[in-house]
Amino acid sequence: MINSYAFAFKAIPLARYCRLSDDDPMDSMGKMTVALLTVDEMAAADKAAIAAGVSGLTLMERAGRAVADAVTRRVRPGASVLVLCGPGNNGGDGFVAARILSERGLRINVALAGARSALKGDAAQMARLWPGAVETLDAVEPAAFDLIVDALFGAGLSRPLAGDVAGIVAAVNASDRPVIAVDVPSGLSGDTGVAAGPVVRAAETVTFFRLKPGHLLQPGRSLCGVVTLADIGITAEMAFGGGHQPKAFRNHPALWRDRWPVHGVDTHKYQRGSALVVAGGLSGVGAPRLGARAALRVGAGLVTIACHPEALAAHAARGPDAVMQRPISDAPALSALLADQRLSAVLAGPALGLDAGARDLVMTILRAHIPAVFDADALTLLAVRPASILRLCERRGAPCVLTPHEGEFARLFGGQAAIRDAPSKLERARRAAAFSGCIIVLKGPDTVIAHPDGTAAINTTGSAALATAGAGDVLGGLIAGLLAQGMPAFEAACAAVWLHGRAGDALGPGLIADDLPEAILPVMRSLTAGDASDLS
Ligand SMILES: NC(=O)C1=CN([C@@H]2O[C@H](COP(=O)(O)OP(=O)(O)OC[C@H]3O[C@@H](n4cnc5c(N)ncnc54)[C@H](O)[C@@H]3O)[C@@H](O)[C@H]2O)[C@H](O)CC1
Ligand SMILES: [K+]
Repeated sequence: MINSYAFAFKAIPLARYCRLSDDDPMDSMGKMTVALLTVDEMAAADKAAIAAGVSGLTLMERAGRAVADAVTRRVRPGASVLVLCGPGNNGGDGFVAARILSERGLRINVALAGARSALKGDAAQMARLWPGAVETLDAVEPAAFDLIVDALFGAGLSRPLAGDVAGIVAAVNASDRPVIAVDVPSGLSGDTGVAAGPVVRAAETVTFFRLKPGHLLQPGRSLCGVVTLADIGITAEMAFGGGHQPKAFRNHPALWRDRWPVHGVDTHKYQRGSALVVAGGLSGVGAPRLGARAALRVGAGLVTIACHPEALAAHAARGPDAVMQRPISDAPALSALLADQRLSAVLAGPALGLDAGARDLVMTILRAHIPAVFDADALTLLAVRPASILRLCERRGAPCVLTPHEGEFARLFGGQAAIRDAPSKLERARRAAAFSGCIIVLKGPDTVIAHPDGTAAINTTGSAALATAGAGDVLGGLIAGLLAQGMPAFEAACAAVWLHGRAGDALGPGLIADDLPEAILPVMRSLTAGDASDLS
């Protein structure tokens, strides 16, 4: 049963919510707009803002106000709201929200984890501004309220929730009342998107300045509900002006649109790139054709399917005519084909087969100095000798993109404990990229694209509708088609994953992979029209 993770991130043009100041190093849709900051990077941004003259109290007041605005959008006047405050600054945000909501006429109860006297710094100051009573966690019943604000723990979470906080979290989740979480749902790691113990299930999460990886990685993405990003006065200049460059991003055209292939008016088809899809025999004709069509649709000038002679007629009969087919009976025949200097990318995998002949074809491609995408059967064959992927791209002298789902990833990298046991999907993909030297596209409802240098993007387009036969073949073809046109491998993989998800979103539930290649076209037009405002 596929878990249907509907990613409820509000499609808000980030520029509106980030409102980067005019002197930001990037334009309002620039790469820094979609940077993801770890808990530590966010704390550093916090410090940089304070050093730039924005006081911690001001940050907390703005954070609390953003939370109050989110609550006000959700409840009717006079509603009752329970604000659960923790012992730190997450709780401080909660006290600010409580005060503002009370001034707006809502009926507010505040319950605090720990003693009020134990509060320190800005949180203590904001608690003093709260005029009402402060109850203990065991004195409140979440089900008695219209809405709950979870301001227990945020970036300071350091261990699984236990004791009375675990008890109140269980009562909150059992109450089925809407929860607005401050920064992150309590119990969730902002870095990994994983909860080591009890965790709040929120309808909405209000976070500040930039998203964290945990807002986009599952199950964090589902636990957060709709993620609202509030501008609390930290600017990109403050956070990044000192030279710190984030390494994680939300996958977005701002990351790769400036590397999108551009072809001059006098371009001929070979200049638009020539991609080869290496397929198997009659057992699988549809899969390589899906990949080939996708490569054509994304702009490759020429796409050829190299298949076993027994499948030639079947391919020729299936069309479209723009896809050529060539028979290859063995590895030497493929070698000869790969020697054609006009070839600019190869896709190996869809319905390639798993026999010795297929293995020889994959080894032949490994030895060729041509950008390559290894998918499906090709990954299974590579996993037979995992050592063959160590520094694979360095040895080939050409970029490789591996597109494993979790099962294929486990077979490829399961023997590497540092990769297998990494703390998050983001780190597993990064470490696999560093190990293999390849671009890793670790697929799933929260696909991660990772570069060997640690740069990574988490994708937010698409849905469970894409968990359908052939969708992976289309993605492989999109990547190969962009590689063939000369797009750098990391950007090509990010763009393909984003397009693939967007096309799936456009087709909606019940989509079939056959419709995906054509569904790419309107999405591409919105990109190349340069109208970024509706892209988010
Ligand atoms: N970074 C920013 O721009 C802003 C952040 N704000 C808010 O501040 C919190 C982070 O606050 P912090 O005090 O560092 O930590 P928490 O409030 O999340 O945690 C409090 C405290 O709790 C202890 N603790 C940790 N784990 C547990 C546990 N499982 N059980 C019990 N106690 C635990 C630990 O000692 C923590 O220090 C951030 O999330 C924002 O909401 C600013 O208000 C706005 C700007
Ligand atoms: K929280």
